[in-house]
Amino acid sequence: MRTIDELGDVRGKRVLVRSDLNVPLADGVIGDDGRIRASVPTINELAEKGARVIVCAHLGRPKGKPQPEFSLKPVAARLGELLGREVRFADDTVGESAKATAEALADGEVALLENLRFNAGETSKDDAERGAFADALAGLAELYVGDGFGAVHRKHASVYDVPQRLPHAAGGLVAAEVEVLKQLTEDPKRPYAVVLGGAKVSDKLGVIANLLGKVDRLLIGGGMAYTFLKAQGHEVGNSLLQEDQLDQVSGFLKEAEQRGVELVLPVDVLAATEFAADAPHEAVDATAIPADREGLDIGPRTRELFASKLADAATVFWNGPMGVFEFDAFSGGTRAVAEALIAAGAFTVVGGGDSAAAVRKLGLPEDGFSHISTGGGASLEYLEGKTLPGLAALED
Ligand SMILES: Nc1ncnc2c1ncn2[C@@H]1O[C@H](COP(=O)(O)OP(=O)(O)OP(=O)(O)O)[C@@H](O)[C@H]1O
Ligand SMILES: O=C(O)[C@H](O)COP(=O)(O)O
Repeated sequence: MRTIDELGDVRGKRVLVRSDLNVPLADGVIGDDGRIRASVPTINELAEKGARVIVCAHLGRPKGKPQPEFSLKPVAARLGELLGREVRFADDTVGESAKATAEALADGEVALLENLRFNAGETSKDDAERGAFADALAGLAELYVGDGFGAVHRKHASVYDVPQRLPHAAGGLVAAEVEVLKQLTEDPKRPYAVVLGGAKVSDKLGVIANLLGKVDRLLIGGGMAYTFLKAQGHEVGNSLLQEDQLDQVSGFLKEAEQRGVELVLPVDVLAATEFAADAPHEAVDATAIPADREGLDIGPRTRELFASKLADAATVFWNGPMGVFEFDAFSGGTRAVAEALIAAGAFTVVGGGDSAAAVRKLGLPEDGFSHISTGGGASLEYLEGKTLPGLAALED
């Protein structure tokens, strides 16, 4: 992938930068600005080189038409604060406002376009519809920089089609993320452990299938652990369960054994009476979850077990919280895993929007990890060994 330096002199040129500014937002208030902060260096680098920077990004899934609650306007304000320079906001994507804003930019100035997903062409599966939107976006600029790592797994107009229409380069964030993920896939130092959690097994089936051939230890916690416990024949009460994945998960259990991969499941869980922040709960054996209870976090013995499996690891990738960390009473397992990673002194990579947000919410030091990825789905699909459209387009 070409670097920004290889684009030549950018002074006076209009550069379209695709960032991932998809942050949690409620009533106009940004919950976690990690992705905005991660996007700042590339935008600043271009502005300092005298480029006229047009940033574009998506927020949420507004389904192809403007929806005020998904406006990027609050993000423009935060981006401006973090950049320490004014960010002009265009209130459409390729319409009159976008064109006028792009034309009015002086050297070193920055603008942000409205949410790309307000236009159906951005996410369309129809090549012609996506292409038409990409033509219009590309028409705003002379150069393209792909820096939205969190969205590179999407075959969307701004990610995949625009770089085929403009001279392009990878921004520093995309380059750094790929460098780290390469270290995980090409020749990881061993023992190599992966910790998976979060809610949906189905999202992570592909990555588990691929990792079984590569890792020494696979630790499974969070909501997805219950489908594994059930596949082993245990009752899981009202815990999260993906019945339709049981066969595949049973297959993983067998395959792990055949390959000599240590697959580590919770030995105890915090079983609660209901899904609520103040739900009464107690630690119970993972093999004896009462029928009327649901597991909302890994228990104390599991925390110790997981920490012991991570203590001597040389490489660790972690995706997905160990429990419902949004509720304080069920955040202890996630904290314990994060602290074990910080203590391990290994090459540690955190991937996944929720895991990264959990690290910050729990007040843990971000520099305690080797890398915190801005990509959830993107980092998982990279580890699955899939071709990511947004990276392939930059390589051309
Ligand atoms: N035992 C559990 N029961 C129910 N929900 C759980 C449990 N453990 C974790 N969760 C929930 O899983 C959610 C995160 O799952 P997800 O798979 O989306 O994680 P992620 O991969 O880190 O994030 P992202 O998909 O945003 O990148 C959290 O909201 C958390 O509350
Ligand atoms: O949050 C993410 O993982 C990225 O911003 C991509 O968003 P999406 O899953 O809505 O495409």
